[in-house]
Amino acid sequence: MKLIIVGTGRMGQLIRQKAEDAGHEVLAMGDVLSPGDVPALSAKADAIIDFSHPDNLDWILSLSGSAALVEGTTGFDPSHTERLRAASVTRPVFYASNYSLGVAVLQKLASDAAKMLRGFDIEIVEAHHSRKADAPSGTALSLLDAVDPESSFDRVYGRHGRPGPRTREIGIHAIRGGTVAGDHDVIFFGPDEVVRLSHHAGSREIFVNGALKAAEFLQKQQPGLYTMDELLEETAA
Ligand SMILES: NC(=O)C1=CN([C@@H]2O[C@H](COP(=O)(O)OP(=O)(O)OC[C@H]3O[C@@H](n4cnc5c(N)ncnc54)[C@H](OP(=O)(O)O)[C@@H]3O)[C@@H](O)[C@H]2O)C=CC1
Ligand SMILES: O=C(O)C1=N[C@H](C(=O)O)C[C@H](O)C1
Repeated sequence: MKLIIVGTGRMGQLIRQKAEDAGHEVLAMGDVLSPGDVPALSAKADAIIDFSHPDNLDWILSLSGSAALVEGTTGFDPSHTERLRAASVTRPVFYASNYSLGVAVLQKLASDAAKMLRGFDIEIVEAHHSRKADAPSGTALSLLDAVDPESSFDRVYGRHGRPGPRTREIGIHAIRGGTVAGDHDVIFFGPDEVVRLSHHAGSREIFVNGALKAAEFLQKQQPGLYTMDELLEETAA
C-alpha cells in the first residue's frame, strides 16, 4: 500500500517503521503536511493513517481522492465523530479507539457481562504512560459505551467531591505514570463477589499491527464506516 501517515509521535514513528518493514511505501508523514503537496499525494495514496491530535481531523477530511482513512486519534468529541461518519459516505473510514484485538474482545465481554450482572456496580479504571494527552482514554470511553449503551447511568469521572453512598453511576478513573502502553479494567462489584475484566498492552505494537490490518481491510471495502467488529469477524472467519 501507498500510505500517508499523520502524526510524528510515538505511534506515527512506529507505524512508519512497521509499514516499511512490511513492504508498504510511505508517501508522506507529518502533522500538518504542506498544502502544496497534499492534493497530489492524497490522490496517489491507498490509505491515510492518523494517530495524532483531533485538531488535524478537518484538513485530513478535506484531502481529495478516495484513499481509505484509518483513524486512531482519541480525544474526539461527538462533532468529530459526526464528521468521520459524513466522510465515510465517499471513502472507506475505519475508527477504533483501540486497535488491539484483545480490547475488541474485552469490549464484547464487558457488554455481555453488563447484561448478565444486572445490579452490580461498575467501575472502569485505565492506566497510561505519563505523556498521554487525553484522559480518560478513548478506550475507557468505548468500554463505558459497551457497558451502558443507553447512557442510563450517571458517569462519574473520579470521585473527588462526590462523597456519600454510590448512586446509579459508573465510575471512570484514569491513572498516569511511567511508560505504560495501556491497561484497562472493567470491574463489576456485586454482593460478596467481584468480576474483573482486564486488558494489558505489553507494547504499542499491538495497536500498530491492528491499524495496518485495518488499512489492508479497507482496500477491499466500499465507502462506509468500519470498526473492530468487522475486523474481528474477518479474523474469526
Ligand atoms: N486507537 C489506538 O489504538 C491508539 C490511539 N492512540 C492515540 O493516537 C494519538 C497519538 O498518540 P501518540 O503517538 O502516543 O502521541 P504523541 O504525543 O507521541 O504524538 C502526537 C502527535 O500529534 C501531534 N500534535 C499534537 N498536538 C497537535 C495539534 N494541536 N495539532 C496538530 N498536531 C498535533 C504531535 O506533534 P508535535 O510533536 O509537533 O506536538 C505528534 O506528532 C493519541 O490521540 C492517542 O490517544 C495511541 C495509541 C493507540
Ligand atoms: O495514548 C495512548 O497511548 C493510547 N491511547 C488509546 C486510548 O486513548 O484509548 C489506546 C491505547 O490505550 C493507547
